[in-house]
This record gives sequence, structure tokens and C-alpha cells, in this order.
Amino acid sequence: MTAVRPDVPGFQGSLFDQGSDIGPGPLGGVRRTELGDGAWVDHLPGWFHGADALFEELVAGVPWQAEERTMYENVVAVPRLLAYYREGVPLPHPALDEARDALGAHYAAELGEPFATAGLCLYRDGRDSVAWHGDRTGRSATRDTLVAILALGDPRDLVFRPRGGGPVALRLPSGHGDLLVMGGSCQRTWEHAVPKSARAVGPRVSVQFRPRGVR
Ligand SMILES: O=C(O)CCC(=O)C(=O)O
Ligand SMILES: [Fe+2]
Repeated sequence: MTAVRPDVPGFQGSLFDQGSDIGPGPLGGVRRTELGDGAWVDHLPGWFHGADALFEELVAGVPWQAEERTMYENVVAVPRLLAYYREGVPLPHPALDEARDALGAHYAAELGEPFATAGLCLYRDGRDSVAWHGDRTGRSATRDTLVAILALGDPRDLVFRPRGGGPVALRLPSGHGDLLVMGGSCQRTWEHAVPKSARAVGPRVSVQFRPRGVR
């Protein structure tokens, strides 16, 4: 194996999760927030059981990549570790394949196609983050779509604002097996971010499920 064990502090799972199976729960309890402009966010805290065990397995077993990008002519480290699973590739844990398929079935009428790819992010501590953006590479630049996120590990806020600026309009703490689904025009008309945190926060993993041709 060439996977690198990321340098993250030890993680204490909740006692409740120990020994339980790992997998998605029912989706009936999802609550929708309309953001406006045809954008919405669905939220289901505690969707996954065995979430903390899954978190540990992903931190240890995923071939995490550190990426760099050029910003104002300087090469800077992207402040989170990444892994990408394209369509047809088995996900790093069978519970994630199960999750993708359960989400595809639940949202079939709205999405009209299956969830196909999975992007994984590891936020090692409060200094890791993702800046304001929409997932607008590919078809999501011009079309409504869905992006579903399973959040594991220590909760971090996922925040939303209208595209182009303004104060935070919605703040959803997400970790320990929570589900969050962005839908409608959300990627085009709104922006989301995981801000840096000055608090002492432990590592968090997010798994983003997207349909084909959406990044
Ligand atoms: O980690 C998250 O919850 C959000 C990740 C995200 O927005 C992205 O990778 O596009
Ligand atoms: Fe995103």
C-alpha cells in the first residue's frame, strides 16, 4: 500500500458507535431549507450509524493527496487533503457505495440520474478549510443539480451565502454521520464554505457524492 497516514491527532469516537455496524440510516427524516432563487439544502443529522468507526477507517485507509494551486503567482498548499473516486471505481468502504445508492434512490425523481462520483476531503484541524465557492465545474455551471455530503469526524460548520457576497445566511454544523444535500440552483446562485476555526477542532472527513459531469 502506498497510502499515507495523515498526521492528525488521535480521535476519540463516541461510545455509542463502538461495535455497531457501519451504514446509512433511513432518509425519511430529511428536513429541507429553501434558500431562495430556486436553491435548497436538505439536512439529516446522525444519518449514518457507525460513523466514527467509518471515519477512522477512511482516515487510515484512503490514499489522501496533498494538492497545490497557484494563487497570485505563488504556489500554495490547498488547506485540506483530497481523494477522488470517479464513476465505476469502488469506494474505499462498502458503506459508501451503499450510501451513494440509497441517496440515488431517494432523490431519483428530483435528480433524474444516479449519483456517480465521490470526492473525499480531510480537514486535519481548524486551519484546514475550503473558501467560498459553488461546485460549478461541468454541467452544474448552467443546470440545476444535487450534491450530497456525508460528514464524519469532528463537526465543522458548512456555511451558505448568496453568490457574490453578503453575510452568512445559513450555518449547519456537520460531522459524526450528518447528511447535507445541496439542490436546485444552489451551486449557481449560492456559495458554500467550510471556514477556518480558531477553536481546537479535531479532524473531519467529508464525502461529496455528485452525478456524472459535475465537479
Ligand atoms: O467539506 C464539506 O462539507 C464541503 C466540501 C465542498 O464544498 C467541496 O469539496 O466542494
Ligand atoms: Fe463545494
